[in-house]
Amino acid sequence: MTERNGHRAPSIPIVDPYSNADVYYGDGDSLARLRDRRRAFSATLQDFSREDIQGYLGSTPSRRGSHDEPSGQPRKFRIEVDPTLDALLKQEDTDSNMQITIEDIGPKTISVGTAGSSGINRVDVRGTYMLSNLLQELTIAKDYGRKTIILDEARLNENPVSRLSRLIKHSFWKALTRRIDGSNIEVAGKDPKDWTADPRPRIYVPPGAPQQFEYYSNIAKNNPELRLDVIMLDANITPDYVMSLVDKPGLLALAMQTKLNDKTQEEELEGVPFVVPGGRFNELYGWDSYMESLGLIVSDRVDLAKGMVINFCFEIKHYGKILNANRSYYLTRSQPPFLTDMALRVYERIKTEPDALEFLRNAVLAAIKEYYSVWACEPRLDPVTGLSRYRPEGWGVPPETEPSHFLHILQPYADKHGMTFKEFVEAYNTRKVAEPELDEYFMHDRAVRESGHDTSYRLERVCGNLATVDLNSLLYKYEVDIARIIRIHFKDKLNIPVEFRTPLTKDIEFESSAAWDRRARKRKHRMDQCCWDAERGMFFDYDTAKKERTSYETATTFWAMWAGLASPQQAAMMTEKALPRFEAFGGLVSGTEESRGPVGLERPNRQWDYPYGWAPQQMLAWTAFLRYGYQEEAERLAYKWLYMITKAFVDFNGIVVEKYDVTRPIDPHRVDAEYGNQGTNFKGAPREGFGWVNASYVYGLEILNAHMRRALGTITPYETYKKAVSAQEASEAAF
Ligand SMILES: OC[C@H]1O[C@H](O[C@H]2O[C@H](CO)[C@@H](O)[C@H](O)[C@H]2O)[C@H](O)[C@@H](O)[C@@H]1O
Ligand SMILES: [Ca+2]
Repeated sequence: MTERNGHRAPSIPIVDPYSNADVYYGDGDSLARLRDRRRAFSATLQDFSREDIQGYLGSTPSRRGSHDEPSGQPRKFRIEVDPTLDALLKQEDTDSNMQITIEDIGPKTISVGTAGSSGINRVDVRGTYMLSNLLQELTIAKDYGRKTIILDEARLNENPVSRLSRLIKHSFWKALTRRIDGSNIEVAGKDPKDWTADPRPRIYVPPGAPQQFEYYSNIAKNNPELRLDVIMLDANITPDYVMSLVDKPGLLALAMQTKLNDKTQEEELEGVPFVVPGGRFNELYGWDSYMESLGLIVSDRVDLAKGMVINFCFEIKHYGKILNANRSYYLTRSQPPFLTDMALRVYERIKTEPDALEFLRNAVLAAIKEYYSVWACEPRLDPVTGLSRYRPEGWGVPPETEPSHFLHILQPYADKHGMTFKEFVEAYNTRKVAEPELDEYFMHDRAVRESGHDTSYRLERVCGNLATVDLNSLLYKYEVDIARIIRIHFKDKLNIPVEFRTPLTKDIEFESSAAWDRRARKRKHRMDQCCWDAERGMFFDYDTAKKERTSYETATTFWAMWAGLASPQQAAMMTEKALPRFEAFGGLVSGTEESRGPVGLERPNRQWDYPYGWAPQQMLAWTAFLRYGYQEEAERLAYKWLYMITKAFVDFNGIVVEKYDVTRPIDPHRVDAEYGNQGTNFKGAPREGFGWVNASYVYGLEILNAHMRRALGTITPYETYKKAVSAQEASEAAF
């Protein structure tokens, strides 16, 4: 006990103010773990035990006033969780959305008791950022069942860049991690998109994984309260079969590994972990996973990135492709392919581990199989140009979209057949009515969804015919990566086991790099012919039906630089001519305003068009500019994107969302297009952010220099930062 202001104050526990919530607010176990760790690290730090906080568990005498805590020491507050939460929300959340933001018009100050005075002396917590951090901390403490807490002031006014990075690395990734097995099926099985009257966990197991079928059947039998439905998938996955599952949507099983059960000393199965995007997307996605991996790797979570590569290999083996996502209704479509780059990045980090080369071998074999059987054959391959298109098979209305999504398209057909909207969808999906025009519409719509860019006026009603810059850049990258992997890691001769061959490549016993180098050269040549426009300094999609280059300006043009397909001259022209057309306040827009055209009631905004910006476009562009030596451009774009995210995080209660309106400086998270914005509807504290935006934040920080990071921490707009740096450089030059 110490004397302070006449009160006998109990000694205050010392905990790193920035420790993870489970340590900071956690149970006795985590406190004990912390104590052990602290002992291991420092003999001089004061020990911390549960008893230390017993003295704080009584009720707070409330007295307004004295602001006389000893200076020079970091301040700590003693706070009763429930009453303070109530008072805070009542006073400061004036628009009642359970968040404290710059749009609330409360007094923006609340007094809390100091820990040193046992809560008797009170000081003010002021301003939106600190008050919203207080709300977040109290919300999390309540989640941990805490009634009273000792809270470091440092946790409330933490540098926002450090706070957001810390949350992403230590909380958000955890909250987004899933594994499909008995321990997790209740969480992983949930599908916020489930449209049926009786949503329940359901798992489809491929016939090639009978062990898993037995495993899940036992779980279902032993845990009837789960209502887990276990179904063996047909060996022959056709569009009609997939449509027949429409009333029984379910998860598709993923890879499992064995682990030793400590108690029974027996081996048992556990799911290989993966990260979900967040919001309504609670499954393993194709290209989201790649983007997330970039962030996971810099967050020292290579294990999760590795897990996702292993799960992709499982998907290719059992479902024939990397799926849009592992739900039954996504069985016929894929997403933009990134497997080779992802595997190489993971390999780079694990190469000293004993199974690293085997990991790379499996990944490259799977990528080769995917290349031949998904992307380089019809219907996706255009035999005339040799370029590829997003063009998945499928049938009917995509059931995972929001009910109103196709209303304007389908209602005229329902009227024509004298049916209600619902009756018509049912009749069309079961082929009781035939509408060839609609078939064509949905073929393109499925292609749009396979492209990941759902939806955009660039792709609507035409996507299945487009040899897009994005897809062909990615396939070029596959070709050069595969060549390089075979040459460098497998002595230029990679044996292809029978299970990795396809009907078209059944006689290929081994692969060598030359054929892949040749393919890459050919693709570059064809893209130069079909997609490159030297006058406009950009690559454009090519319409294989009309046999002409399109004119929609898309940020995917920079993927040609990301993949290394653009020549240095093309890269210079793109930097000079194309970049200014896409660069906005918060980074790159997905497409230009001119290409999108006018929008209004009859022609609503599409989420992958101007003025929206998405994490994948930013991340790929940074790497693209760095690859060709345009460091200043890469840094500037990264800074602008991170500035926008940080500012929204500070002003809007820690918000991190799926996409941003990059032309909107004040509230860029406001996106009304299509299904709105994922990540906005949290209560009190954000728990998971959004997968690829989390990744872009920590990945982007790696690109910025220390000076930029500091400027970001003080929410300095790019122009102000740039002016300051230029002034400093000028004065140094003059000196
Ligand atoms: O349910 C509507 C659509 O939702 C997904 O698309 C969007 O979210 C995905 C996950 O973050 C992302 O990969 C995609 O780029 C987004 O446009 C889904 O992928 C679509 O197939 C689905 O129709
Ligand atoms: Ca509010």
